[in-house]
Amino acid sequence: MVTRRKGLGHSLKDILKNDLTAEELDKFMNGYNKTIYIIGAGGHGKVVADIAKKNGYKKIYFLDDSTKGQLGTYSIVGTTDDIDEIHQREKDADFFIAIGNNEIREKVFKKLKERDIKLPILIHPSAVIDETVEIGEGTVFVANAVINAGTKVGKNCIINTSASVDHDCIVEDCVHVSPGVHIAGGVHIGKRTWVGIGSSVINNINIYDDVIVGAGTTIIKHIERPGKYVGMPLRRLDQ
Ligand SMILES: CC(=O)SCCNC(=O)CCNC(=O)[C@H](O)C(C)(C)COP(=O)(O)OP(=O)(O)OC[C@H]1O[C@@H](n2cnc3c(N)ncnc32)[C@H](O)[C@@H]1OP(=O)(O)O
Repeated sequence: MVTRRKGLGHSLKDILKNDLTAEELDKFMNGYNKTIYIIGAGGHGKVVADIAKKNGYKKIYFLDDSTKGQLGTYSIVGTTDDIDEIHQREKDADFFIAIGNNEIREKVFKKLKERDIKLPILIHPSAVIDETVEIGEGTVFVANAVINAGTKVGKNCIINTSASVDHDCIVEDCVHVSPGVHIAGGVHIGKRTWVGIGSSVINNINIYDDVIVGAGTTIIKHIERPGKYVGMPLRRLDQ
């Protein structure tokens, strides 16, 4: 875990006012010349590219194992088999995984970590993240995400559009909190869990690893086993 850092959405005015710490200034300046290879040229990839751009990345390329050519204005320049060559060639380039599926995202994350590649944290400038929040590498906060005091968000997570994670929560690695989800205080979300769009979780709930919470579900009890859960009262689909 690293302590929360600001996104690179600072302005020249901030620099001239001397409003940035040395560390922030360094990140800002580095970001301005940096290249990022985004793995996963799908819809989420487009969203991540926009955030990377807003975080100051100048050169943005995609890698994808099944799609070639272009993603909008961005070039898809290779596959995950090219990671080693790119890493050797461009030591300063960053990699970021923009794959919605938690298991596949975790697999690619492990591949990068086996090569000792450190991933950045991407934060949309409109996200509101308390300064006490701890964030793991490779995690993205999409527009209007709100994360409150004392929360820890693990590595390789997606905190999607307008999702809120309130105070003192623990979000483990490789979790996806979908758009419009609201998670109350003191909630624990296990590894690789996917909280579906528009769901709510009341305070002090534990949700196990590898859980899928269906769209629009309200969770009022602990979920103690992996599986797909929907409805009110909550039922498990895959048993
Ligand atoms: C930026 C982005 O796009 S991020 C992506 C956001 N997307 C999401 O959050 C999608 C979340 N996915 C869902 O909610 C899915 O419906 C899942 C994963 C829960 C279930 O998908 P499947 O396994 O394909 O289930 P399937 O569609 O076959 O439905 C099985 C049963 O569950 C019911 N069901 C499925 N989802 C839900 C739900 N969210 N709430 C209530 N009931 C549901 C179905 O009506 C069906 O009921 P029946 O057996 O009585 O007819």
